Amino acid sequence: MMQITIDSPDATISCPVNLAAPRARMVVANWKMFGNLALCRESLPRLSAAVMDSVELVVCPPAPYLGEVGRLAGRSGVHYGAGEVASESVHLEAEELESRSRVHYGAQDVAEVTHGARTGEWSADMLAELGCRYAIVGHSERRDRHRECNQTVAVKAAMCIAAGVIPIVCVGETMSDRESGQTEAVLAEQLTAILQLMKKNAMFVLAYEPVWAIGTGLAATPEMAQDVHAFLRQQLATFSPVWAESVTILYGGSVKADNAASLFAMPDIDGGLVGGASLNVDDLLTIYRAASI
Ligand SMILES: O=C(CO)COP(=O)(O)O
Repeated sequence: MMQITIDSPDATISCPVNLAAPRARMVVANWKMFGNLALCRESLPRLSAAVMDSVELVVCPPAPYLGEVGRLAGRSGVHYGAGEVASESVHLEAEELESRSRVHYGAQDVAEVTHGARTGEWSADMLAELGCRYAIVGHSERRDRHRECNQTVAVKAAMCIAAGVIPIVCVGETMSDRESGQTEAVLAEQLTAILQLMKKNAMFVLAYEPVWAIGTGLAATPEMAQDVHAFLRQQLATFSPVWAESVTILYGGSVKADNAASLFAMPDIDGGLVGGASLNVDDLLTIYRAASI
C-alpha cells in the first residue's frame, strides 16, 4: 500500500491508496432530506440480507439517522425482535450475518474544516467515528443552494480523505451548459479543482450527475452517460493512467429500476448514485442487483 500526499489549507495530509485493487462496483442510496426512522428500520435489514461481495451498497441517510443506520448496518437487525423489524434478515443466524459483506453508510455532506464554531455542521473525523465509510461532497443541490464552489468541494474531499472517509465527489453540467456545448469544459473545471488538491492516486469515488437529469425522470441515455464517463476517466488518466482505471465512476440522475441495467452495462459506468428510487426498498434492490451484471 503506497502513501499519497494532499496539500490542504489546514495541513499536509498523507493517505493510503491501494492501486492494486480493481475498481469497485457500487450503488449509493442518497435519501436526501427524506425518510424517517421507520424507513431505516424497514430497509437496512432487507438491504443487509441482499448485499453481495461483488457490489458495494451504501446508504446515505439524513445526518440525524446516521447513528441508527450504522447500528442496523453493523448488526443487520439481530438486535431487534421480529415484531420490531419486518424483515427476512431477523431469521438469519448472527454468524451468517457477520460473514456477509455489510451495507456501508455515509453522509450527504461534510464541513470543510476539522472543527470550529460551525453551527449545524459536522466534520469528517466525526463521520469516521460513527463508522461512515463514505461522504458525498459537491452534490449539485449543495453547489446550487449553498453556493459551494469547486474549491470548497475540493477541500471537503481532502478533509474526508484525511479522516479516512472516502469522498463521493459529484460533478455535472446544467442543461444550459450542455446546450451551449460546454459540458466537457464544465466537468473538466470541476474535476481539476479536486485533482489539484488531491494530486493523484487518492482513493475517491466520482459521481457524474447531470443536473438536468436529477429528479426529472429524464435520465441520460446509456450512450450519453458513457461518453461523459469515458471523458472523466480520460481526465483522471492525465494524472495517472493506472489510477484512472481504479476509480469508481457512478452515474446519477433519474436512475430507476427499469433503466439501471442498461446504464450499468456501459464499460465506464461502475454503478449508480440513486435519489428518489432509493427510498423504495424493492426498487433500490432491483437497481443494486442490476449493478452486478
Ligand atoms: O441527485 C441524485 C442522487 O444524488 C439523483 O436523484 P434522482 O435519482 O432522484 O434523480
